Amino acid sequence: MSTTVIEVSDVAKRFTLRHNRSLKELAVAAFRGRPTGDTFLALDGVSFDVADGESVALLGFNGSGKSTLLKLISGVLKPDVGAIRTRGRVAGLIEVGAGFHPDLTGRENVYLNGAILGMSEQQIAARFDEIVAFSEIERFIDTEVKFYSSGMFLRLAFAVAVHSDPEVFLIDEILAVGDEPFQRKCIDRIKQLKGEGRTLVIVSHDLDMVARLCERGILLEKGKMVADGTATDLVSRMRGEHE
Ligand SMILES: Nc1ncnc2c1ncn2[C@@H]1O[C@H](COP(=O)(O)OP(=O)(O)OP(=O)(O)O)[C@@H](O)[C@H]1O
Repeated sequence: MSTTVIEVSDVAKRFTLRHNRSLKELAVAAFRGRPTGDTFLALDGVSFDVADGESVALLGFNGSGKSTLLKLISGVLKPDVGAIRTRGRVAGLIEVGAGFHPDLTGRENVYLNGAILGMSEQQIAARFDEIVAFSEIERFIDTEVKFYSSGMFLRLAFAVAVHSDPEVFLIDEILAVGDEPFQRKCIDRIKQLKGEGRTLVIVSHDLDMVARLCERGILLEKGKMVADGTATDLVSRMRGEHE
């Protein structure tokens, strides 16, 4: 029997779009009884379960709500309506540099980020050399990360995340900033995690890549879930709609 590791129940997320930039403009708008901003429903009534060991692609065109959904699953954002439950250690690679402190060195950030991902200091120390070797940024490990390029950030963030032994691995678009050899290395590592039975949730516009990596797809359209099926079927459907 499979265990549910992610449970998304009737989730909605609303954002406020502000049109008035300054405090003075906001005060004037409020005084005149004009709206200070309108709200926008980025996700609406989304429900699905993910079982242990499944690999799921969140699919949809720009602005359909994929990244918002991934952030809700990771716990970075909270839903306005509904609930999200996860089981086991969740490691997310959601925004390049998130969870990194700019004034700390790469080395210090490995410890900081590892702790955020739930590793003990001893576990991080034991895996430190492996993490740095995977990132291939040995020379810069004692440089403050504010001097890192976005690719270097990604390398270190991915290396820490995969070495944190996650049960659930969330990956957003960001692989795109890595160069091709590193992307290939990350994809091999993701396949290895999948082979070990870890649960994956991936957002990417590289449809061929996600169709290869994921068995299941969830298709979002303007914040609503419109299909739940095999990733290959949903990718064909998306391509069909835009031919
Ligand atoms: N913090 C925020 N404040 C206001 N609006 C937001 C915020 N985050 C996301 N949105 C809006 O929510 C909608 C969904 O965004 P989201 O990033 O989840 O889409 P996406 O499917 O990942 O898009 P893309 O393919 O372009 O990355 C967009 O219209 C976006 O402008």
